[in-house]
Amino acid sequence: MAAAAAKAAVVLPRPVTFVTGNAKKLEEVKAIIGNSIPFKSLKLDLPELQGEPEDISKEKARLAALQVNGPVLVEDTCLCFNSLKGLPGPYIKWFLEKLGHEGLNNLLMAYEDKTAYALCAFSFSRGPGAEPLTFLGKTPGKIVPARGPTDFGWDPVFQPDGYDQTYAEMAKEEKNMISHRYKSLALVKSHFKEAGYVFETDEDTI
Ligand SMILES: Nc1ncnc2c1ncn2[C@H]1C[C@H](O)[C@@H](COP(=O)(O)OP(=O)(O)OP(=O)(O)O)O1
Ligand SMILES: [Mg+2]
Repeated sequence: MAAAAAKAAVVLPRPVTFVTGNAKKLEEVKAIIGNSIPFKSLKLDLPELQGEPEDISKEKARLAALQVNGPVLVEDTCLCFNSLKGLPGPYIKWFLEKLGHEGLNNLLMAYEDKTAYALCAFSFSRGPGAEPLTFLGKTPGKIVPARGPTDFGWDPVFQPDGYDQTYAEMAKEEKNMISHRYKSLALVKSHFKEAGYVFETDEDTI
């Protein structure tokens, strides 16, 4: 503690709360972060702005910080089709819900280019009023007819570059080593390492 104080480390009142309404996301975040950042989770489906991925993620962090009244981490995921100039992007949740896997493929029927990228935007806010920091992770791939287990969103229709398998077909450990979420979280982890945050209370990590 004395050493940390000497470095004038930023003190956070308690562990970071990861706010999400999506249990599967939480599972992946837990698997990727491990014990590297003290954090807990709160199940809350935050309202989302329309606009650019980074802005949506930042605004989610502002809202979450107000709700939690402390440090928060949030994430917004986009699936962007190159033929459609990046759409559905942040609206993938609603496209998937209404159109299903087949409908997502059909959107690209008129185009030869089936390439896409998964984009993950984590935002961290130190608390209410603090400007959130955003960390982007991007994994390129293509949209294919659904293959593999259908328990996580659009994973069955996204095949990352360099792989014969879709995200859904890949072993979890393998997906978590190349995914958009992994890349974005790697930046979050380095930020925490560099910032050397000190946590005032030591509530349980999850
Ligand atoms: N591999 C994946 N990573 C992240 N999201 C995925 C993945 N596969 C499918 N999805 C889905 C979940 C959502 O329908 C959509 C992403 O929308 P998003 O708003 O980020 O998540 P969400 O609303 O389910 O949780 P949150 O409460 O964190 O916003 O993509
Ligand atoms: Mg959402």
